[in-house]
Amino acid sequence: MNPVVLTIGGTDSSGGAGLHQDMRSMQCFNVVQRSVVSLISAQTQTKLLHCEAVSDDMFIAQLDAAFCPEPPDAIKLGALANDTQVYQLVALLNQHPDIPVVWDPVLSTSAGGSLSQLSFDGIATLISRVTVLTPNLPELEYLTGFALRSDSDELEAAHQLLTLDCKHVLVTGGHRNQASPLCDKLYNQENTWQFLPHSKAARTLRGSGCLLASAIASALALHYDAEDAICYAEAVVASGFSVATPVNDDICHLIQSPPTPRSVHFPQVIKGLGRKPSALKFPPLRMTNPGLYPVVDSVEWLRQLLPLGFDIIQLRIKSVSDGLSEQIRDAIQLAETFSTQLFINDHWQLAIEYNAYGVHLGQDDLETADLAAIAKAGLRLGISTHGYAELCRVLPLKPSYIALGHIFPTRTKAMPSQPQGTQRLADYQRLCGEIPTVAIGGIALHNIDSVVATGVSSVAVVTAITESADVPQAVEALKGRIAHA
Ligand SMILES: Cc1ncc(COP(=O)(O)OP(=O)(O)O)c(N)n1
Ligand SMILES: Cc1nc(C(=O)O)sc1CCOP(=O)(O)O
Ligand SMILES: [Mg+2]
Repeated sequence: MNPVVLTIGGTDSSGGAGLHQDMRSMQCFNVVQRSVVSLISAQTQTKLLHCEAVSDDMFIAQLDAAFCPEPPDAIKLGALANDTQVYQLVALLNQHPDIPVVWDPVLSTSAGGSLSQLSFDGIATLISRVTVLTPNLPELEYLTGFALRSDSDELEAAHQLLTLDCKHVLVTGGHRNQASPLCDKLYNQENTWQFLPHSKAARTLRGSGCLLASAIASALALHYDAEDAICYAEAVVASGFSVATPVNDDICHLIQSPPTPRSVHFPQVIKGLGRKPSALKFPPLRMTNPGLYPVVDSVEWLRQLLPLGFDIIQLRIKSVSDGLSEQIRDAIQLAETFSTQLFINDHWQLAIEYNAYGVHLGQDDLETADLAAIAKAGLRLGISTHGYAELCRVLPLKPSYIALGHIFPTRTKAMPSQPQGTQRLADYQRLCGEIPTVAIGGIALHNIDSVVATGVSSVAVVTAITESADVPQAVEALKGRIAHA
């Protein structure tokens, strides 16, 4: 069944913002749309003429109806007229703590004029139940009372909102000044992410805040994690704007379902507050469709597996022992004798020292490893990803391959992210374009066909080989499934 997304906000008689815009965005995600009208506004594209809140009884009656027969899977909030609406809504939401809520804190309209009469207690009460808050810079200033003069002011203001218990603050960049690039910044307790959209229009035109917030709610309803939901939502909105009908310089109507977003629509993603990665060059794989990719934790395993014939293999030693350096040296020599592309997991300095074929790094390693040194030494680089945000973060690096995980539940490693499944794997695979891809996580004989069908270049496995009763037979069976795809 398609997920249900509820939007709560005001009508805009010009059609350029509010519930109309929300619905246009939600229709791009194939979700069931429900709506609750909080206020009715008479607006032209440039002027707010009149605005009235719906009655308290009407508001609560709509809310009750919108939670019937089952509660929505995600909620997008726009303009709420007054504190009574906030308290009624939060009382209901507190009975459904798992529903993600996105609030685009529209307090005034871009057509000019105030829509909301919320007290600071009302605002704080609502924020405490919000999953993703999407203020632009003026809204962030209003909500926090900060005068935002620098990036560090913005960081401090966003963290002040996080202390009110919302999970993520996405400061949208449509109002950044000329000196600062158009960029949406996501703040949560763990990290900061920057999303650099490809389309300026998608951030600056009237109603674009409504579109983005509704798209994020729709992606959350589809169970994407917050940073992936934002990345995907930005791509869908950018794709929408690429086929939208311009009305004038400020207004552009999404009047049709946009095509599936392509790589050009996805934002560039930077983790942390750093700058864009500088251009590095990693050599390509010698064998670009390497098929079955065993990931093993000892030279003994390499000795057992290499004679069975592999184009690619990985040494993944997680417990550092005395002989680490020798094991890596021996593994590299051994793999060379079989002309197998050996990747060393984690230990990039030793990989450089012994001139390994390649290095495999995780997302956290990207903050500490010297990528320039790896590139300069001529080593190939493989990088792990677990969703849209991480993928868009590493695509500009053009690594030698991109790993896409974890596809199915795995016992081998405790994963902080959720299994991606093969539908998303197919989407990520398309996004990687010419860069070879490796699927990993929970893949075995019973599910490998659905993985191979996505067109990935390689399938990495640990336990499907290491825990099999008959290793050569397991290898042959897995290879057979890849060869016959
Ligand atoms: C092919 C492949 N894909 C993903 C991983 C995971 O790497 P990483 O995120 O660095 O985690 P650890 O393996 O170090 O636990 C991998 N090793 N290989
Ligand atoms: C080491 C590893 N990395 C993953 C990722 O998604 O990054 S999943 C994984 C474990 C793969 O083991 P198995 O084939 O036994 O499920
Ligand atoms: Mg690693």
